[in-house]
Amino acid sequence: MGNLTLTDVSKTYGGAVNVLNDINLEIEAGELIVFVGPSGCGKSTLLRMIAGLEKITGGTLEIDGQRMNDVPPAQRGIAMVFQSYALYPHMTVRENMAFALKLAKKSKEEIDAAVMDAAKKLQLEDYLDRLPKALSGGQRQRVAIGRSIVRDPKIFLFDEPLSNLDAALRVATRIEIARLKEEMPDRTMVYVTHDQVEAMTLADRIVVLANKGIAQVGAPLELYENPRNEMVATFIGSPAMNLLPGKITATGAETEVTLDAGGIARSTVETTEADMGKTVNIGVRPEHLLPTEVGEALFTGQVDITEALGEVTLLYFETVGTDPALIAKLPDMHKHLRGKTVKMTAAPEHVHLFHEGLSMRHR
Ligand SMILES: Nc1ncnc2c1ncn2[C@@H]1O[C@H](COP(=O)(O)OP(=O)(O)OP(=O)(O)O)[C@@H](O)[C@H]1O
Repeated sequence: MGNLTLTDVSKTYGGAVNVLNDINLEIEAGELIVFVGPSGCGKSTLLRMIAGLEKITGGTLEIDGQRMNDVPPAQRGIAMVFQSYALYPHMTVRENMAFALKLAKKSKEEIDAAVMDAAKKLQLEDYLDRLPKALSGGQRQRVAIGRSIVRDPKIFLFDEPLSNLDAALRVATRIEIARLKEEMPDRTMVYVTHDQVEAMTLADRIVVLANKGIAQVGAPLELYENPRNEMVATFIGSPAMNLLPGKITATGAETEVTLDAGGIARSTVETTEADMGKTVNIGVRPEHLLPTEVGEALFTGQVDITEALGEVTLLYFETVGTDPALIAKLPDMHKHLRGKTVKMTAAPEHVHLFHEGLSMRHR
């Protein structure tokens, strides 16, 4: 087990600073849920309330149907892994991992078995007698995770566990976490991150937090393909989805939008006559913008900057006058377009429509 139910959960710090309201969320045992959202939106606060490190000021938190609001952290069946791994420097890896079990007065056999099992899961068997200072950052974070595994919690909470690691270690440790999840399929994991790739690759479902509440919950690709509003559309995906203002000038199975900058967009989002003339933003992901020589264009712009990333090149169209600049992500052969004026288009199935911030969905 390890079901988490949040009902109308809210948080106000010091009776004055309201940071979260009406959080309703059902997390099933065995799910890996990732919280994302702009800085300061309350991701850590929500995680810390689940852990019991922060008081819940409104609503209820249940674990497996039991109200947890006033249950101390140690009795919630939860383990938390932090960004700073905080290992005991004078203890070996084995001692660090065994510490909580020793405090709990478990038998030596039980402790040894739990430590060996965690070390195997995290590929730390060869490092058990080393001190933390003789480990890489990634290995230290694995020891910190190991320390939580030995306690056999129902629920793991991760607060940006990889953010102190360099790029290569981040990838390696992310893959470790994905593997760990496979090995412990019945354990619930709740994970806070700023990293798009971590969110997209690890999550069963992503929870996007914004404006003190939940902006959208869904499987990573569901959020990517059908964002409910402009906030989610521009938050999920990197670089962010491009937005261009315009007005609906033809409705039906294919909607036509005449853009303020003069271009024409066609979208397979279906509209009705009642939508005629509505002010909308069209949204197109950078990877769906394509250069074209003939036909209608969404916009024509000069490529101010190109960033060649190896497999792809990013083109920045700063002269189109939008803020932020429009960005296209094209295969690498397009780096020669720097300084050129290019007509850009997108297939209708990749053109999203947002009316007053909310998405008009592909049907
Ligand atoms: N102890 C506190 N007292 C008052 N306000 C607080 C306290 N802790 C956090 N806050 C405020 O609550 C809001 C949410 O903070 P929180 O750390 O949960 O956000 P976050 O989404 O995790 O941010 P980040 O992505 O930057 O880590 C912020 O505006 C923060 O300033």
